Amino acid sequence: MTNVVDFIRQTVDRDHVYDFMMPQQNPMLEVGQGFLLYLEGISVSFDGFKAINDLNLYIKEGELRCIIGPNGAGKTTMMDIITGKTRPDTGQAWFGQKINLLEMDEPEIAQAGIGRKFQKPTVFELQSVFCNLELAMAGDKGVMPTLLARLTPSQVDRIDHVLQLIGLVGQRNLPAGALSHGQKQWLEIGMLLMQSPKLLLVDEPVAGMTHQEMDRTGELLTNLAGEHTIILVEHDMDFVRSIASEVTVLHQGSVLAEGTMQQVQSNPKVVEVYLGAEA
Ligand SMILES: Nc1ncnc2c1ncn2[C@@H]1O[C@H](COP(=O)(O)OP(=O)(O)OP(=O)(O)O)[C@@H](O)[C@H]1O
Repeated sequence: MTNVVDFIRQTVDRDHVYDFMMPQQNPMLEVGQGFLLYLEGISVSFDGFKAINDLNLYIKEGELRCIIGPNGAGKTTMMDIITGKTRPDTGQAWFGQKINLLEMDEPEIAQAGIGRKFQKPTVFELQSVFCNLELAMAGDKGVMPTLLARLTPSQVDRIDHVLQLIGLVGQRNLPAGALSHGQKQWLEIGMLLMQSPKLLLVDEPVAGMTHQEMDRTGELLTNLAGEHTIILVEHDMDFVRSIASEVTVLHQGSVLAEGTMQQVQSNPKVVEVYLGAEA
């Protein structure tokens, strides 16, 4: 595949610059003084079992919010509702003040500026790190049109900027398959960034990482917060502590507690249902 792509790139005129290669900010996204994400009274049942039960969650622009909770608390289901994969039975879900997430399907929600990173990295192993970012910049416009399109200097700068953010400048031309597990996770975060999402949903990024990789992931996420808003679902409490951000504890589909890690880990209800001996 790599050879074919290289051959096509060398033989085809890549002078055409396609507009679709530049991500656009959704003009509907108005945050004002309010919340970037507003979930209220959300409930969803599966076969009579309430996986999400009258959930309220308010996320401010630029926040890095950690969502913790025991297995089955509803963390994944909550993310599925935000991204349009699961439709709730009741409640409201707004992105900014004007975008009603419950009236949109998954591609529309992604297009509106919500990116999701699943636990397992899914990068194009045979393509270079640079090429993975290039493909991600074009979204779902197709591999071939993207590879045949010529990059403008500002697009190359954007990719180089993301390479710096994710700490993979030295691996720019390596096939993604040659990266370590942690590096693949950073590349996938970089691929999300190429779409310029306002809100990033990140699911357990540090599972399987070395301590050093975990530290760098913490730095990456804290650096991204501010310009981006991040919701991080995480089971690793040491990692959550190291990030020192606002924490929401989910239990039985509802918010059990919110606050700093120090506040929630001294909350007796949280200790009882989740942290237990670990706190
Ligand atoms: N499609 C589905 N059909 C039936 N039950 C479901 C479905 N999706 C989730 N559930 C149930 O809803 C509850 C919440 O699941 P969810 O995966 O959201 O929890 P979680 O907090 O992400 O758990 P974990 O930390 O183990 O990933 C669980 O009891 C789960 O079995």
